[in-house]
Amino acid sequence: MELANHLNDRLLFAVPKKGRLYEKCVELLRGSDIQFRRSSRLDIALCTNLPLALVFLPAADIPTFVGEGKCDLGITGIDQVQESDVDVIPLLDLNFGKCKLQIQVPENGDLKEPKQLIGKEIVSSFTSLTTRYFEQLEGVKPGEPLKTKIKYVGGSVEASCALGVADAIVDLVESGETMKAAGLIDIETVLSTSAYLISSKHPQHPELMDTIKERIEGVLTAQKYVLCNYNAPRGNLPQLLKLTPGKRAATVSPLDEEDWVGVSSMVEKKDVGRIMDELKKQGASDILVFEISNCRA
Ligand SMILES: Nc1ncnc2c1ncn2[C@@H]1O[C@H](COP(=O)(O)OP(=O)(O)OP(=O)(O)O)[C@@H](O)[C@H]1O
Ligand SMILES: O=P(O)(O)OC[C@H]1O[C@H](OP(=O)(O)OP(=O)(O)O)[C@H](O)[C@@H]1O
Repeated sequence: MELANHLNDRLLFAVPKKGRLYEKCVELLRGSDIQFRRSSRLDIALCTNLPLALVFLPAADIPTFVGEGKCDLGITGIDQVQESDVDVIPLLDLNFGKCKLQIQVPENGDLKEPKQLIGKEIVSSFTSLTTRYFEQLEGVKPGEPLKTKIKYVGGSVEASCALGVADAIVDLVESGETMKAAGLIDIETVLSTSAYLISSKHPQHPELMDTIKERIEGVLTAQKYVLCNYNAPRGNLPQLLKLTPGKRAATVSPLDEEDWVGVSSMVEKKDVGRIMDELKKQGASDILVFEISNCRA
């Protein structure tokens, strides 16, 4: 009861309570300076520095809570959003929780392509997405009866073929280790997914929601870029700035040495090795690269 009173006027932000997305979500919240202490027995944590409360929920339930407007914001896989078929706004691709929802069959069996599964038994935790896929494959209208039988299980889906309850499964694959260990191979990708920041279509706290979105965007940008500083003769700038154009533009400052400049520019982390090699070849020296801990673009 006391906690319920504390929730008044707070933006509710739904995040996965456990599982594959949990650690990354907490890291993202910490990086966004959303401060909270989660008590082990409670699935609600009041934020200590913003009028916000985190609601820890199963990843699969988050689209419903956000879609019904109970929570203004949520983080979950876009697979869960499409499975729930709710009306939410996907605000940001968070670049983690990347995997594929795939049709898998026993590696030593006769089933080689999806069409052979028509009329067979399929087990999945994603029965809506699987149904929509087979409706298309069978050429029937949404909601019309299917020849294919689709059954729900909540976890350990990969065991279904070995246990004789399914001819094929539709399950998530990242490294492929689970699929391989279960003696399965994939024959089709139904969906590629990653974690998203999602919002309600009718948020109760739109201003704070925008602030949170900007903070998270800042953390994502900081993760993607590094800051590259170097010195160079002014005459080499045209070639050098092609390599380091910056996000908006590079900062070029005069050095206390005639005809030399210092350049500061954000570059994508994934390219930094190649860019440093090229900068050196084009006459740059004293090249330094710094991690960005946070930013607001
Ligand atoms: N192997 C994986 N690699 C990357 N992302 C994944 C993986 N498995 C699941 N996900 C993502 O995480 C979401 C939640 O899946 P997860 O298996 O963690 O669910 P859960 O049932 O809530 O947790 P648990 O498995 O602990 O019961 C999925 O909908 C998907 O978006
Ligand atoms: O391709 P991989 O890297 O092996 O990952 C795939 C597995 O990860 C997920 O399950 P998880 O391990 O989260 O547990 P669950 O089966 O209880 O959902 C998913 O359901 C697969 O089983």
